[in-house]
Amino acid sequence: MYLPAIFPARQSVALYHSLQETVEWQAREVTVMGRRVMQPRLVAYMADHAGLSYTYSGSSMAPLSWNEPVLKIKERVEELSGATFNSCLLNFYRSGNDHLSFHSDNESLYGSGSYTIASASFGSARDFILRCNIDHSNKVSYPLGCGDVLVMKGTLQQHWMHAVPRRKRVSGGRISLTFRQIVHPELC
Ligand SMILES: O=C(O)CCC(=O)C(=O)O
Ligand SMILES: [Fe+2]
Repeated sequence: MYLPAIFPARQSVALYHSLQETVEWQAREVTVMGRRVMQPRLVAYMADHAGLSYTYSGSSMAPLSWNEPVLKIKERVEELSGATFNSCLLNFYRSGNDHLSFHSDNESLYGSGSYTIASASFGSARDFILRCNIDHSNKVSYPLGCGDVLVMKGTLQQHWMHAVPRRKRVSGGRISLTFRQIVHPELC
């Protein structure tokens, strides 16, 4: 479910700047095919409490506590999606060169079957591509712009992957917040 311009333009620009300044962004090393490489974007992770850590690509992130702009965005995204969220992964794509490869957010800590992950985007627009697992030619692209919300529901993570590919012509930065609900904290 693609919901463009949920946050008004001026508020979205203000949110972009306040997120850029108030979030403790990290440059992280991850393991990709046995090699340690820098992730091609900055990240941060926030959650309700310290027990909800996040592990991916061979390393674990302790959660930061929620800050004001993120909480404000979370409330609006919860209202729109009808879901509640106890954690959020934040990505800062510094330019069109920063990107995110195809993956699905199907870790078992979110439950099995049906669950909701919702994102909000600020800053420069970037294409968000959904690709069907059994037919890679079946793709859907959303040009996620400043103030847009995207809600991924149901069993989408089991059947589709998503990515934010490199875009040479984009010079500005983009910040996305992906909200999730961890239902099995014992798996963290
Ligand atoms: O930046 C985006 O819109 C996507 C982020 C994402 O897929 C993730 O954090 O898992
Ligand atoms: Fe994702």
